[in-house]
Amino acid sequence: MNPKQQITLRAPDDWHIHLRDGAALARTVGDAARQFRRAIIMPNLVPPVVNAEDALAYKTRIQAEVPAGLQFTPLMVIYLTDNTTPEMVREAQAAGVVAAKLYPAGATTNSDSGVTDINNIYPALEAMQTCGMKLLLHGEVTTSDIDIFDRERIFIEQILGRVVEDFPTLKVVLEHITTAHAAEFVGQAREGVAATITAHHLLYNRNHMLVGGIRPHYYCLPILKRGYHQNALIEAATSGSPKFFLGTDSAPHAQGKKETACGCAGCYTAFSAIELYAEAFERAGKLEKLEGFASEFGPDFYELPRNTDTITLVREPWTLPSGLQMGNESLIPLAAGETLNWRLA
Ligand SMILES: NC(=O)N[C@@H](CC(=O)O)C(=O)O
Ligand SMILES: [Zn+2]
Ligand SMILES: [Zn+2]
Repeated sequence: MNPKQQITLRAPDDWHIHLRDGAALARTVGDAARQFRRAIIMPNLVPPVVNAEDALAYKTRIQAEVPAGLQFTPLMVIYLTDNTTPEMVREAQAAGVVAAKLYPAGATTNSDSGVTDINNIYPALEAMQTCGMKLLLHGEVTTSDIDIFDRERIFIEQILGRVVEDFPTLKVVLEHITTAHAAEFVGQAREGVAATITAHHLLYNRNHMLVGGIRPHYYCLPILKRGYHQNALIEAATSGSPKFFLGTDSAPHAQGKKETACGCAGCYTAFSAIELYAEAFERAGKLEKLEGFASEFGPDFYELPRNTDTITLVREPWTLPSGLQMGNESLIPLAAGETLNWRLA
């Protein structure tokens, strides 16, 4: 039987993306808006987006960069710090902010202002639970004695389990999961606990990053794990469970900040996101599960309407550019120069 030549999906959304600010926005917003109708915008700017006012101002800067003729709605998030008050949460919620993000201090790019002890945000979490604001987590512990490959598992054991129990009706998304432990935890957690999965964690494992030379463009946090974990993520994403949905974690770092002695963490996937996911789902023989993951389970979790228009992917092999322009810097997309089977029509 011939493989499918084209697939039509309900239009997808991205439930975790980094757009940055200033000159980067023309690139990042344009790419995101060509791929998705809505996106959850990460607040890890420098300084971070910590309250309603910051979020609304940032939203306006993003909207100004949406290319003419495209529909794109940024869904805003505030960044939790040790000083986030219940009042700030309520104000943000009233201003249309949909979620607050927990970055353990020091866990990842631009997390210096993050939370130093989960107990510091218990009053904020209480307010979030009451007003229905979602909690998004970068789920890694940061203590220096914990191995980088174990940081997600230990975070789940030490912190996430407790938060999910202490706030039984708080809606929680464990972002960009990378391990079998995370997939299992979320799969069997109470209602209202979900996870996003990136395209790169479905397509790659740590061998891709480290065998035959070190490839900085595959370096992101949480770091790629072994193939066993990659397989568990593929299993979760293609299972049809509404607890797992699309979040690219696309994060632009200029070429010079990646290809250097101490390179930044983050992969730029916004340019070809849905095509990368289609590749991963096809390899798993589960293309028919892509629509739920990309276009249905996310809005359902966030209690937003599903998009009503569609996109079409055609089987038309194409080669990703070797580089992109971001302001006056060069940006290397993930899988630069590689060929993808599916192309967004
Ligand atoms: N994923 C990454 O490696 N980097 C993200 C931050 C994050 O999501 O942890 C970034 O902002 O660059
Ligand atoms: Zn993160
Ligand atoms: Zn991220």
